[in-house]
Amino acid sequence: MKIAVEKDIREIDLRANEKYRISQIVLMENSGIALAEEVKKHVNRHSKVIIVVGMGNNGGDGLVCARHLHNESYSVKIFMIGNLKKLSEHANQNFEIIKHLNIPVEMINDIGGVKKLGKLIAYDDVVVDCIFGIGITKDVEGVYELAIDAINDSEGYIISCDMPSGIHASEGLVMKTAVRADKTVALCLPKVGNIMYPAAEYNGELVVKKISVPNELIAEMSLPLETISHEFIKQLIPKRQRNSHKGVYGKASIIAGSFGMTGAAILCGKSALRSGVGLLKLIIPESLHTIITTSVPEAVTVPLAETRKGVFGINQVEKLVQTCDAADVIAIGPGCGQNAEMNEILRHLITLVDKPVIIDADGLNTLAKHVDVLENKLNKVVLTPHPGEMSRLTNLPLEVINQHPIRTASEFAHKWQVIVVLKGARTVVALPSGQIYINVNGNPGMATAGSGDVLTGIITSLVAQGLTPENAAIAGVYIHGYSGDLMVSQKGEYGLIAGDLIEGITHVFRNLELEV
Ligand SMILES: NC(=O)C1=CN([C@@H]2O[C@H](COP(=O)(O)OP(=O)(O)OC[C@H]3O[C@@H](n4cnc5c(N)ncnc54)[C@H](O)[C@@H]3O)[C@@H](O)[C@H]2O)[C@@H](O)CC1
Ligand SMILES: Nc1ncnc2c1ncn2[C@@H]1O[C@H](COP(=O)(O)OP(=O)(O)O)[C@@H](O)[C@H]1O
Ligand SMILES: [K+]
Repeated sequence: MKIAVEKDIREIDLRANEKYRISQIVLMENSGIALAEEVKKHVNRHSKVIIVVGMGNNGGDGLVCARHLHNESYSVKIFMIGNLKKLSEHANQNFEIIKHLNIPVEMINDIGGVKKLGKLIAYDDVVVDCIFGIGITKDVEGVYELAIDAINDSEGYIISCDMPSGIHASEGLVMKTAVRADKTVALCLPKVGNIMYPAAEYNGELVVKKISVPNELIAEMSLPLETISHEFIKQLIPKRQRNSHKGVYGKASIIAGSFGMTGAAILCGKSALRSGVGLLKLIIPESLHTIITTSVPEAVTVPLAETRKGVFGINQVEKLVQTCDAADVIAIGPGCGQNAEMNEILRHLITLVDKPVIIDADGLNTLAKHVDVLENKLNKVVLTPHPGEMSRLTNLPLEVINQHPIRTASEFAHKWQVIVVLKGARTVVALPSGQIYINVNGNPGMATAGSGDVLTGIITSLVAQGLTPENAAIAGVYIHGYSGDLMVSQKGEYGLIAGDLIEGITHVFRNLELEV
Protein backbone atom coordinates (compact mmCIF):
# COMPACT_ATOMS: atom_id res chain seq x y z
CA MET A 1 0.00 0.00 0.00
CA LYS A 2 1.21 3.51 -0.83
CA ILE A 3 2.22 5.71 2.11
CA ALA A 4 1.80 9.49 2.07
CA VAL A 5 3.51 12.45 3.69
CA GLU A 6 1.73 15.72 4.43
CA LYS A 7 2.55 17.35 1.10
CA ASP A 8 1.09 14.36 -0.79
CA ILE A 9 -2.23 14.76 1.03
CA ARG A 10 -2.27 18.51 0.31
CA GLU A 11 -1.65 17.71 -3.37
CA ILE A 12 -4.40 15.07 -3.37
CA ASP A 13 -6.86 17.58 -1.87
CA LEU A 14 -5.90 20.16 -4.48
CA ARG A 15 -6.21 17.80 -7.43
CA ALA A 16 -9.47 16.34 -6.08
CA ASN A 17 -10.88 19.84 -6.06
CA GLU A 18 -9.41 21.29 -9.26
CA LYS A 19 -9.36 18.33 -11.63
CA TYR A 20 -11.99 15.94 -10.27
CA ARG A 21 -14.34 18.58 -8.86
CA ILE A 22 -14.56 16.89 -5.49
CA SER A 23 -14.56 19.67 -2.92
CA GLN A 24 -12.87 19.59 0.48
CA ILE A 25 -16.28 19.72 2.16
CA VAL A 26 -17.26 16.44 0.43
CA LEU A 27 -14.00 14.79 1.52
CA MET A 28 -14.60 16.05 5.05
CA GLU A 29 -18.13 14.65 5.00
CA ASN A 30 -16.83 11.26 3.86
CA SER A 31 -14.07 11.35 6.47
CA GLY A 32 -16.56 12.05 9.24
CA ILE A 33 -18.85 9.26 8.05
CA ALA A 34 -15.93 6.81 7.84
CA LEU A 35 -14.93 7.76 11.36
CA ALA A 36 -18.49 7.34 12.66
CA GLU A 37 -18.68 3.86 11.13
CA GLU A 38 -15.61 2.82 13.12
CA VAL A 39 -16.91 4.44 16.32
CA LYS A 40 -20.16 2.44 16.08
CA LYS A 41 -18.16 -0.80 16.30
CA HIS A 42 -17.04 0.11 19.82
CA VAL A 43 -20.14 1.47 21.51
CA ASN A 44 -22.60 -0.36 23.71
CA ARG A 45 -25.87 0.82 25.24
CA HIS A 46 -24.02 2.47 28.15
CA SER A 47 -21.55 4.34 25.98
CA LYS A 48 -21.20 8.04 25.45
CA VAL A 49 -19.18 9.22 22.46
CA ILE A 50 -16.92 12.10 23.45
CA ILE A 51 -15.46 13.91 20.46
CA VAL A 52 -12.52 16.22 21.13
CA VAL A 53 -11.99 18.62 18.23
CA GLY A 54 -9.25 21.10 17.37
CA MET A 55 -9.47 24.10 15.07
CA GLY A 56 -8.24 22.49 11.84
CA ASN A 57 -9.88 20.16 9.33
CA ASN A 58 -9.15 17.19 11.58
CA GLY A 59 -11.58 18.87 13.99
CA GLY A 60 -13.98 19.35 11.06
CA ASP A 61 -13.99 15.58 10.48
CA GLY A 62 -14.88 15.17 14.15
CA LEU A 63 -17.81 17.57 13.85
CA VAL A 64 -19.19 15.62 10.86
CA CYS A 65 -18.75 12.39 12.82
CA ALA A 66 -20.65 13.91 15.76
CA ARG A 67 -23.55 14.93 13.52
CA HIS A 68 -23.93 11.47 11.97
CA LEU A 69 -23.77 9.64 15.29
CA HIS A 70 -26.24 12.10 16.85
CA ASN A 71 -28.62 11.47 13.94
CA GLU A 72 -28.49 7.77 14.70
CA SER A 73 -29.39 8.51 18.34
CA TYR A 74 -26.02 7.85 19.90
CA SER A 75 -25.17 9.89 22.97
CA VAL A 76 -22.63 12.43 21.70
CA LYS A 77 -20.76 15.23 23.42
CA ILE A 78 -18.27 17.59 21.76
CA PHE A 79 -15.30 19.26 23.45
CA MET A 80 -13.64 22.00 21.40
CA ILE A 81 -10.08 23.03 22.09
CA GLY A 82 -8.46 26.19 20.67
CA ASN A 83 -9.47 29.66 19.57
CA LEU A 84 -12.79 29.54 17.68
CA LYS A 85 -11.68 32.51 15.60
CA LYS A 86 -9.06 30.20 14.08
CA LEU A 87 -11.52 27.45 13.13
CA SER A 88 -10.75 26.39 9.53
CA GLU A 89 -13.24 27.36 6.84
CA HIS A 90 -14.71 23.88 6.37
CA ALA A 91 -14.64 22.98 10.05
CA ASN A 92 -16.51 26.23 10.65
CA GLN A 93 -19.13 25.32 8.06
CA ASN A 94 -19.74 22.12 10.00
CA PHE A 95 -19.75 23.97 13.31
CA GLU A 96 -22.54 26.21 11.97
CA ILE A 97 -24.63 23.06 11.37
CA ILE A 98 -23.81 21.68 14.83
CA LYS A 99 -25.08 24.90 16.43
CA HIS A 100 -28.57 24.07 15.16
CA LEU A 101 -28.52 20.55 16.59
CA ASN A 102 -29.12 19.30 20.05
CA ILE A 103 -25.51 18.20 20.66
CA PRO A 104 -23.82 19.52 23.81
CA VAL A 105 -20.62 21.47 23.05
CA GLU A 106 -18.07 22.56 25.67
CA MET A 107 -14.94 24.66 25.18
CA ILE A 108 -11.67 23.58 26.77
CA ASN A 109 -9.81 26.81 27.53
CA ASP A 110 -7.98 25.93 30.72
CA ILE A 111 -7.21 23.25 33.28
CA GLY A 112 -10.83 23.40 34.47
CA GLY A 113 -12.06 22.36 31.03
CA VAL A 114 -9.49 19.57 30.86
CA LYS A 115 -10.58 18.25 34.28
CA LYS A 116 -14.20 18.25 33.14
CA LEU A 117 -13.24 16.21 30.08
CA GLY A 118 -11.21 13.75 32.16
CA LYS A 119 -14.01 13.25 34.70
CA LEU A 120 -16.63 12.67 32.05
CA ILE A 121 -14.90 9.77 30.28
CA ALA A 122 -16.08 6.44 31.69
CA TYR A 123 -15.10 2.83 30.96
CA ASP A 124 -17.74 2.19 28.28
CA ASP A 125 -17.18 5.46 26.47
CA VAL A 126 -15.50 6.06 23.15
CA VAL A 127 -13.21 9.09 22.89
CA VAL A 128 -12.74 10.35 19.35
CA ASP A 129 -9.50 12.27 19.02
CA CYS A 130 -9.74 15.01 16.38
CA ILE A 131 -7.40 17.59 17.92
CA PHE A 132 -4.65 17.53 15.27
CA GLY A 133 -4.19 15.51 12.09
CA ILE A 134 -1.53 16.04 9.47
CA GLY A 135 -1.39 19.78 10.20
CA ILE A 136 0.68 19.66 13.38
CA THR A 137 3.47 22.21 13.15
CA LYS A 138 5.11 22.40 16.57
CA ASP A 139 5.39 20.64 19.90
CA VAL A 140 2.20 20.13 21.84
CA GLU A 141 2.09 22.42 24.89
CA GLY A 142 -0.24 23.93 27.47
CA VAL A 143 -3.90 23.07 27.44
CA TYR A 144 -3.45 20.78 24.40
CA GLU A 145 -0.86 18.76 26.26
CA LEU A 146 -3.10 18.52 29.31
CA ALA A 147 -6.08 17.45 27.20
CA ILE A 148 -4.00 14.72 25.52
CA ASP A 149 -2.82 13.53 28.95
CA ALA A 150 -6.44 13.44 30.15
CA ILE A 151 -7.49 11.35 27.14
CA ASN A 152 -4.55 8.97 27.66
CA ASP A 153 -5.31 8.64 31.37
CA SER A 154 -8.98 7.87 30.75
CA GLU A 155 -10.53 4.42 30.62
CA GLY A 156 -12.39 5.05 27.39
CA TYR A 157 -11.71 3.38 24.06
CA ILE A 158 -9.71 5.92 22.06
CA ILE A 159 -10.14 6.34 18.32
CA SER A 160 -7.88 8.85 16.57
CA CYS A 161 -8.96 10.53 13.36
CA ASP A 162 -6.26 10.27 10.67
CA MET A 163 -3.28 10.57 13.07
CA PRO A 164 -3.07 10.26 16.83
CA SER A 165 -2.94 13.95 17.79
CA GLY A 166 0.64 14.93 18.50
CA ILE A 167 2.22 12.66 15.87
CA HIS A 168 4.12 14.28 13.00
CA ALA A 169 2.52 12.82 9.88
CA SER A 170 5.58 13.00 7.63
CA GLU A 171 8.35 12.10 10.07
CA GLY A 172 6.65 9.63 12.41
CA LEU A 173 7.91 11.55 15.43
CA VAL A 174 6.10 12.40 18.66
CA MET A 175 5.77 16.17 19.04
CA LYS A 176 6.50 16.09 22.80
CA THR A 177 3.35 14.10 23.57
CA ALA A 178 0.62 12.32 21.60
CA VAL A 179 -2.65 10.48 22.02
CA ARG A 180 -2.16 6.75 22.56
CA ALA A 181 -5.02 5.44 20.47
CA ASP A 182 -6.65 2.02 20.55
CA LYS A 183 -7.53 2.50 16.91
CA THR A 184 -6.56 5.04 14.25
CA VAL A 185 -8.71 5.68 11.21
CA ALA A 186 -6.29 6.91 8.54
CA LEU A 187 -8.04 8.83 5.78
CA CYS A 188 -7.33 8.24 2.09
CA LEU A 189 -3.83 6.72 2.61
CA PRO A 190 -1.71 5.80 5.63
CA LYS A 191 0.91 8.43 6.45
CA VAL A 192 4.50 7.84 7.59
CA GLY A 193 3.28 8.64 11.13
CA ASN A 194 0.86 5.71 10.94
CA ILE A 195 3.64 3.29 9.98
CA MET A 196 7.08 4.25 11.33
CA TYR A 197 8.32 4.09 14.90
CA PRO A 198 8.19 5.67 17.39
CA ALA A 199 4.81 6.97 16.15
CA ALA A 200 3.48 3.57 15.12
CA GLU A 201 3.15 2.60 18.77
CA TYR A 202 0.57 5.36 19.26
CA ASN A 203 -1.77 4.24 16.48
CA GLY A 204 -3.23 1.10 17.99
CA GLU A 205 -5.07 -0.86 15.31
CA LEU A 206 -4.73 0.93 11.98
CA VAL A 207 -7.72 1.15 9.63
CA VAL A 208 -7.43 2.96 6.29
CA LYS A 209 -10.60 4.48 4.80
CA LYS A 210 -10.94 5.62 1.19
CA ILE A 211 -13.16 8.78 1.53
CA SER A 212 -13.92 8.74 -2.25
CA VAL A 213 -10.60 10.11 -3.54
CA PRO A 214 -10.59 8.55 -7.04
CA ASN A 215 -8.14 5.69 -7.69
CA GLU A 216 -7.21 7.55 -10.89
CA LEU A 217 -6.01 10.47 -8.82
CA ILE A 218 -3.89 8.28 -6.55
CA ALA A 219 -2.45 6.50 -9.60
CA GLU A 220 -1.34 9.74 -11.25
CA MET A 221 0.44 10.94 -8.11
CA SER A 222 4.11 10.16 -7.79
CA LEU A 223 4.16 8.51 -4.37
CA PRO A 224 7.60 6.99 -3.75
CA LEU A 225 6.77 5.31 -0.44
CA GLU A 226 4.94 2.02 0.02
CA THR A 227 4.64 -0.90 2.37
CA ILE A 228 5.76 -4.36 1.20
CA SER A 229 2.70 -6.49 0.56
CA HIS A 230 2.34 -10.25 0.64
CA GLU A 231 0.77 -10.20 -2.84
CA PHE A 232 3.79 -8.36 -4.29
CA ILE A 233 6.24 -10.85 -2.78
CA LYS A 234 4.20 -13.84 -3.90
CA GLN A 235 4.48 -12.84 -7.54
CA LEU A 236 8.23 -12.17 -7.23
CA ILE A 237 9.16 -15.64 -6.03
CA PRO A 238 9.92 -17.87 -9.03
CA LYS A 239 8.03 -21.15 -9.23
CA ARG A 240 10.44 -24.10 -9.34
CA GLN A 241 10.10 -26.05 -12.56
CA ARG A 242 9.67 -29.84 -12.52
CA ASN A 243 12.27 -30.21 -15.27
CA SER A 244 15.13 -28.34 -13.64
CA HIS A 245 18.51 -28.86 -12.00
CA LYS A 246 20.66 -27.04 -9.47
CA GLY A 247 22.31 -24.90 -12.13
CA VAL A 248 18.96 -23.24 -12.77
CA TYR A 249 18.79 -21.88 -9.22
CA GLY A 250 21.98 -19.93 -9.36
CA LYS A 251 25.45 -19.80 -7.88
CA ALA A 252 26.13 -17.68 -4.82
CA SER A 253 29.47 -16.95 -3.19
CA ILE A 254 29.51 -15.76 0.40
CA ILE A 255 32.66 -14.30 1.92
CA ALA A 256 32.18 -14.59 5.64
CA GLY A 257 33.67 -15.56 8.99
CA SER A 258 36.88 -14.90 10.88
CA PHE A 259 38.40 -16.34 14.03
CA GLY A 260 35.74 -15.88 16.74
CA MET A 261 32.94 -15.17 14.26
CA THR A 262 32.48 -18.50 12.52
CA GLY A 263 28.78 -18.58 13.34
CA ALA A 264 27.98 -15.64 11.08
CA ALA A 265 29.28 -17.58 8.08
CA ILE A 266 27.30 -20.65 9.09
CA LEU A 267 24.04 -18.75 9.62
CA CYS A 268 24.38 -16.81 6.39
CA GLY A 269 25.23 -19.91 4.37
CA LYS A 270 22.42 -22.02 5.80
CA SER A 271 19.98 -19.22 5.22
CA ALA A 272 20.99 -18.93 1.55
CA LEU A 273 20.57 -22.69 1.09
CA ARG A 274 17.18 -22.75 2.82
CA SER A 275 16.09 -19.90 0.55
CA GLY A 276 16.60 -22.07 -2.51
CA VAL A 277 19.98 -21.27 -4.08
CA GLY A 278 21.26 -24.07 -6.36
CA LEU A 279 24.96 -23.87 -5.52
CA LEU A 280 26.64 -22.16 -2.62
CA LYS A 281 30.31 -21.42 -2.13
CA LEU A 282 31.46 -20.30 1.29
CA ILE A 283 34.74 -18.42 1.00
CA ILE A 284 36.37 -18.62 4.43
CA PRO A 285 39.75 -18.33 6.17
CA GLU A 286 41.28 -21.82 6.07
CA SER A 287 41.53 -22.40 9.82
CA LEU A 288 37.72 -22.25 10.03
CA HIS A 289 37.30 -24.93 7.39
CA THR A 290 36.53 -27.97 9.54
CA ILE A 291 33.87 -26.35 11.64
CA ILE A 292 32.19 -24.65 8.69
CA THR A 293 32.12 -27.65 6.39
CA THR A 294 30.78 -29.78 9.26
CA SER A 295 28.06 -27.26 10.00
CA VAL A 296 27.07 -26.53 6.40
CA PRO A 297 27.95 -29.72 4.49
CA GLU A 298 25.78 -28.70 1.53
CA ALA A 299 28.06 -25.77 0.69
CA VAL A 300 31.26 -25.96 -1.32
CA THR A 301 33.95 -24.35 0.78
CA VAL A 302 36.79 -22.26 -0.57
CA PRO A 303 39.32 -22.08 2.28
CA LEU A 304 41.82 -19.29 1.71
CA ALA A 305 45.29 -19.11 3.22
CA GLU A 306 45.70 -16.77 6.17
CA THR A 307 48.38 -14.25 7.06
CA ARG A 308 47.07 -14.00 10.61
CA LYS A 309 44.95 -16.54 12.46
CA GLY A 310 41.45 -16.60 11.04
CA VAL A 311 41.93 -13.65 8.65
CA PHE A 312 42.13 -13.80 4.85
CA GLY A 313 45.65 -13.42 3.55
CA ILE A 314 46.28 -10.36 1.41
CA ASN A 315 47.99 -12.57 -1.21
CA GLN A 316 44.68 -14.42 -1.64
CA VAL A 317 42.83 -11.52 -3.20
CA GLU A 318 43.45 -12.69 -6.75
CA LYS A 319 42.16 -16.20 -6.04
CA LEU A 320 39.15 -14.75 -4.29
CA VAL A 321 38.32 -12.51 -7.25
CA GLN A 322 38.63 -15.49 -9.62
CA THR A 323 36.30 -17.59 -7.46
CA CYS A 324 33.76 -14.79 -7.33
CA ASP A 325 33.85 -14.29 -11.08
CA ALA A 326 32.14 -17.65 -11.49
CA ALA A 327 29.24 -16.72 -9.20
CA ASP A 328 25.94 -15.01 -10.04
CA VAL A 329 26.08 -12.96 -6.86
CA ILE A 330 28.54 -12.30 -4.06
CA ALA A 331 27.87 -11.48 -0.43
CA ILE A 332 30.56 -10.12 1.81
CA GLY A 333 30.78 -9.18 5.43
CA PRO A 334 29.08 -11.41 8.02
CA GLY A 335 31.66 -12.04 10.74
CA CYS A 336 34.59 -10.98 8.54
CA GLY A 337 36.21 -8.65 11.05
CA GLN A 338 37.78 -5.33 10.10
CA ASN A 339 41.31 -5.25 8.78
CA ALA A 340 43.45 -4.03 5.90
CA GLU A 341 42.90 -7.30 4.04
CA MET A 342 39.13 -6.80 4.02
CA ASN A 343 39.62 -3.34 2.63
CA GLU A 344 41.51 -4.71 -0.38
CA ILE A 345 39.07 -7.57 -0.91
CA LEU A 346 36.08 -5.26 -0.88
CA ARG A 347 37.68 -2.78 -3.25
CA HIS A 348 38.55 -5.54 -5.70
CA LEU A 349 35.06 -7.03 -5.58
CA ILE A 350 33.27 -3.76 -6.15
CA THR A 351 35.54 -2.42 -8.86
CA LEU A 352 36.77 -5.56 -10.67
CA VAL A 353 34.00 -8.16 -10.47
CA ASP A 354 30.98 -7.47 -12.63
CA LYS A 355 28.45 -9.24 -10.38
CA PRO A 356 25.87 -7.92 -7.91
CA VAL A 357 27.42 -7.56 -4.46
CA ILE A 358 25.56 -7.70 -1.14
CA ILE A 359 27.53 -5.94 1.59
CA ASP A 360 26.73 -6.53 5.25
CA ALA A 361 28.22 -6.16 8.72
CA ASP A 362 32.03 -5.84 8.63
CA GLY A 363 31.81 -5.35 4.88
CA LEU A 364 29.90 -2.15 5.68
CA ASN A 365 32.29 -1.11 8.43
CA THR A 366 35.12 -1.53 5.95
CA LEU A 367 33.25 0.31 3.22
CA ALA A 368 32.57 3.21 5.60
CA LYS A 369 36.26 4.11 5.50
CA HIS A 370 36.23 4.46 1.69
CA VAL A 371 32.65 4.98 0.58
CA ASP A 372 33.78 6.63 -2.64
CA VAL A 373 34.86 3.22 -3.95
CA LEU A 374 31.14 2.92 -4.84
CA GLU A 375 31.70 5.45 -7.62
CA ASN A 376 33.61 2.78 -9.53
CA LYS A 377 31.24 -0.12 -8.99
CA LEU A 378 30.75 -2.40 -11.97
CA ASN A 379 27.41 -3.86 -10.97
CA LYS A 380 24.55 -3.32 -8.55
CA VAL A 381 25.37 -3.08 -4.87
CA VAL A 382 23.01 -3.86 -1.97
CA LEU A 383 23.95 -2.53 1.48
CA THR A 384 22.22 -3.96 4.56
CA PRO A 385 23.20 -1.67 7.46
CA HIS A 386 21.62 -1.52 10.90
CA PRO A 387 21.44 2.07 12.21
CA GLY A 388 24.94 1.85 13.76
CA GLU A 389 26.47 0.80 10.46
CA MET A 390 24.42 3.45 8.64
CA SER A 391 25.83 6.04 11.01
CA ARG A 392 29.38 4.94 10.12
CA LEU A 393 28.58 4.97 6.39
CA THR A 394 27.06 8.45 6.45
CA ASN A 395 29.03 10.05 9.29
CA LEU A 396 25.68 11.14 10.73
CA PRO A 397 24.95 10.76 14.45
CA LEU A 398 22.93 7.68 15.39
CA GLU A 399 20.05 9.87 16.62
CA VAL A 400 19.66 11.39 13.16
CA ILE A 401 19.49 7.94 11.57
CA ASN A 402 16.93 6.78 14.14
CA GLN A 403 14.79 9.90 13.79
CA HIS A 404 14.91 10.05 9.99
CA PRO A 405 15.51 6.52 8.69
CA ILE A 406 13.57 7.05 5.48
CA ARG A 407 15.39 10.24 4.61
CA THR A 408 18.88 8.91 5.41
CA ALA A 409 18.35 5.65 3.52
CA SER A 410 16.88 7.32 0.46
CA GLU A 411 19.49 10.09 0.31
CA PHE A 412 22.31 7.55 0.50
CA ALA A 413 20.67 5.32 -2.12
CA HIS A 414 20.31 8.30 -4.44
CA LYS A 415 23.77 9.74 -3.85
CA TRP A 416 25.68 6.49 -4.37
CA GLN A 417 23.15 4.76 -6.66
CA VAL A 418 22.98 1.70 -4.42
CA ILE A 419 20.17 -0.31 -2.84
CA VAL A 420 20.01 0.48 0.87
CA VAL A 421 18.32 -1.91 3.32
CA LEU A 422 18.27 0.09 6.55
CA LYS A 423 17.31 -2.50 9.15
CA GLY A 424 15.16 -1.96 12.19
CA ALA A 425 11.72 -2.60 13.60
CA ARG A 426 10.53 -1.06 10.31
CA THR A 427 13.18 -1.89 7.74
CA VAL A 428 13.47 0.69 4.95
CA VAL A 429 14.50 -0.49 1.48
CA ALA A 430 15.54 2.56 -0.55
CA LEU A 431 16.24 2.14 -4.25
CA PRO A 432 18.42 4.34 -6.46
CA SER A 433 15.27 5.15 -8.49
CA GLY A 434 13.80 6.96 -5.49
CA GLN A 435 11.22 4.24 -4.68
CA ILE A 436 11.13 3.34 -0.99
CA TYR A 437 9.62 0.21 0.54
CA ILE A 438 8.81 -0.19 4.23
CA ASN A 439 8.56 -3.63 5.80
CA VAL A 440 5.90 -3.91 8.49
CA ASN A 441 6.19 -7.55 9.55
CA GLY A 442 8.70 -8.99 12.04
CA ASN A 443 8.87 -8.68 15.81
CA PRO A 444 11.21 -7.83 18.71
CA GLY A 445 12.18 -11.49 19.05
CA MET A 446 14.30 -10.88 15.95
CA ALA A 447 16.47 -8.39 17.80
CA THR A 448 19.04 -11.12 18.48
CA ALA A 449 22.61 -11.78 17.40
CA GLY A 450 22.94 -13.27 13.94
CA SER A 451 19.50 -12.21 12.74
CA GLY A 452 21.09 -9.89 10.16
CA ASP A 453 23.34 -12.68 8.84
CA VAL A 454 20.22 -14.67 8.05
CA LEU A 455 18.76 -11.73 6.11
CA THR A 456 21.94 -11.44 4.00
CA GLY A 457 21.68 -15.14 3.16
CA ILE A 458 18.09 -14.76 1.95
CA ILE A 459 18.80 -11.71 -0.24
CA THR A 460 21.90 -13.35 -1.75
CA SER A 461 20.00 -16.53 -2.50
CA LEU A 462 17.18 -14.66 -4.23
CA VAL A 463 19.59 -12.72 -6.47
CA ALA A 464 21.25 -16.02 -7.43
CA GLN A 465 17.81 -17.33 -8.41
CA GLY A 466 17.28 -14.48 -10.81
CA LEU A 467 15.53 -11.75 -8.86
CA THR A 468 16.88 -8.28 -9.49
CA PRO A 469 18.93 -7.04 -6.52
CA GLU A 470 16.16 -4.48 -5.90
CA ASN A 471 13.42 -7.12 -5.75
CA ALA A 472 15.64 -9.52 -3.80
CA ALA A 473 16.19 -6.85 -1.15
CA ILE A 474 12.45 -6.15 -0.89
CA ALA A 475 11.47 -9.83 -0.86
CA GLY A 476 14.35 -10.69 1.48
CA VAL A 477 13.27 -8.37 4.27
CA TYR A 478 9.67 -9.52 3.92
CA ILE A 479 10.58 -13.23 4.04
CA HIS A 480 12.92 -12.59 7.00
CA GLY A 481 10.17 -10.82 8.98
CA TYR A 482 7.58 -13.41 7.97
CA SER A 483 9.93 -16.15 9.21
CA GLY A 484 10.31 -14.29 12.50
CA ASP A 485 6.56 -14.01 12.89
CA LEU A 486 6.02 -17.71 12.22
CA MET A 487 8.77 -18.77 14.63
CA VAL A 488 7.87 -16.37 17.44
CA SER A 489 4.60 -18.23 17.90
CA GLN A 490 6.65 -21.35 18.77
CA LYS A 491 9.64 -19.88 20.57
CA GLY A 492 8.36 -16.60 22.02
CA GLU A 493 10.14 -13.26 21.79
CA TYR A 494 12.70 -14.11 24.49
CA GLY A 495 13.54 -17.53 23.17
CA LEU A 496 13.76 -16.79 19.46
CA ILE A 497 17.33 -17.03 18.13
CA ALA A 498 18.76 -16.45 14.67
CA GLY A 499 18.99 -20.18 13.93
CA ASP A 500 15.20 -20.41 14.38
CA LEU A 501 14.77 -17.91 11.57
CA ILE A 502 16.43 -20.40 9.22
CA GLU A 503 13.84 -23.01 10.15
CA GLY A 504 11.21 -20.30 9.69
CA ILE A 505 12.41 -19.70 6.13
CA THR A 506 11.44 -23.25 5.21
CA HIS A 507 7.88 -22.62 6.44
CA VAL A 508 7.70 -19.28 4.61
CA PHE A 509 8.69 -20.79 1.28
CA ARG A 510 6.39 -23.74 1.90
CA ASN A 511 3.50 -21.34 2.45
CA LEU A 512 4.42 -19.35 -0.65
CA GLU A 513 4.67 -22.57 -2.73
CA LEU A 514 1.21 -23.65 -1.60
CA GLU A 515 -0.25 -20.27 -2.54
CA VAL A 516 1.08 -20.22 -6.09
N1 LIG B 1 -7.39 14.19 1.79
C1 LIG B 1 -7.53 13.98 3.08
O1 LIG B 1 -6.89 13.08 3.60
C2 LIG B 1 -8.45 14.80 3.88
C3 LIG B 1 -8.12 15.20 5.18
N2 LIG B 1 -8.96 15.85 6.00
C4 LIG B 1 -8.58 16.15 7.38
O2 LIG B 1 -7.83 17.33 7.43
C5 LIG B 1 -6.76 17.16 8.34
C6 LIG B 1 -5.72 18.19 8.12
O3 LIG B 1 -6.33 19.41 8.43
P1 LIG B 1 -5.52 20.76 8.70
O4 LIG B 1 -4.56 21.00 7.61
O5 LIG B 1 -6.52 21.80 8.95
O6 LIG B 1 -4.64 20.44 9.98
P2 LIG B 1 -5.04 19.87 11.44
O7 LIG B 1 -6.49 19.76 11.61
O8 LIG B 1 -4.22 18.68 11.63
O9 LIG B 1 -4.49 20.96 12.46
C7 LIG B 1 -4.16 22.20 12.11
C8 LIG B 1 -4.55 23.18 13.23
O10 LIG B 1 -3.84 22.91 14.42
C9 LIG B 1 -3.01 24.03 14.76
N3 LIG B 1 -1.80 23.47 15.33
C10 LIG B 1 -0.86 22.72 14.71
N4 LIG B 1 0.07 22.29 15.59
C11 LIG B 1 -0.30 22.80 16.81
C12 LIG B 1 0.25 22.71 18.11
N5 LIG B 1 1.34 21.99 18.37
N6 LIG B 1 -0.38 23.34 19.11
C13 LIG B 1 -1.50 24.03 18.88
N7 LIG B 1 -2.08 24.15 17.67
C14 LIG B 1 -1.48 23.54 16.64
C15 LIG B 1 -2.84 24.79 13.49
O11 LIG B 1 -2.57 26.13 13.75
C16 LIG B 1 -4.22 24.59 12.84
O12 LIG B 1 -5.18 25.40 13.41
C17 LIG B 1 -6.36 15.73 8.11
O13 LIG B 1 -5.57 15.20 9.13
C18 LIG B 1 -7.74 15.07 8.02
O14 LIG B 1 -8.23 14.76 9.30
C19 LIG B 1 -10.39 15.82 5.67
O15 LIG B 1 -11.08 16.84 6.27
C20 LIG B 1 -10.65 15.89 4.20
C21 LIG B 1 -9.72 15.18 3.28
N1 LIG C 1 11.73 -5.11 16.86
C1 LIG C 1 11.94 -5.66 15.65
N2 LIG C 1 10.91 -5.86 14.81
C2 LIG C 1 11.15 -6.38 13.58
N3 LIG C 1 12.36 -6.75 13.12
C3 LIG C 1 13.41 -6.57 13.91
C4 LIG C 1 13.26 -6.02 15.21
N4 LIG C 1 14.49 -5.94 15.77
C5 LIG C 1 15.36 -6.43 14.86
N5 LIG C 1 14.72 -6.82 13.74
C6 LIG C 1 15.34 -7.34 12.52
O1 LIG C 1 16.40 -8.24 12.89
C7 LIG C 1 17.55 -8.01 12.09
C8 LIG C 1 18.74 -7.62 12.99
O2 LIG C 1 19.86 -7.44 12.19
P1 LIG C 1 21.26 -6.97 12.76
O3 LIG C 1 21.06 -5.81 13.67
O4 LIG C 1 22.17 -6.83 11.62
O5 LIG C 1 21.68 -8.21 13.65
P2 LIG C 1 23.06 -8.98 13.70
O6 LIG C 1 24.13 -7.99 13.41
O7 LIG C 1 23.16 -9.48 15.11
O8 LIG C 1 22.97 -10.08 12.73
C9 LIG C 1 17.18 -6.94 11.09
O9 LIG C 1 16.77 -7.52 9.88
C10 LIG C 1 16.01 -6.23 11.75
O10 LIG C 1 15.14 -5.64 10.83
K1 LIG D 1 -6.29 13.19 15.39
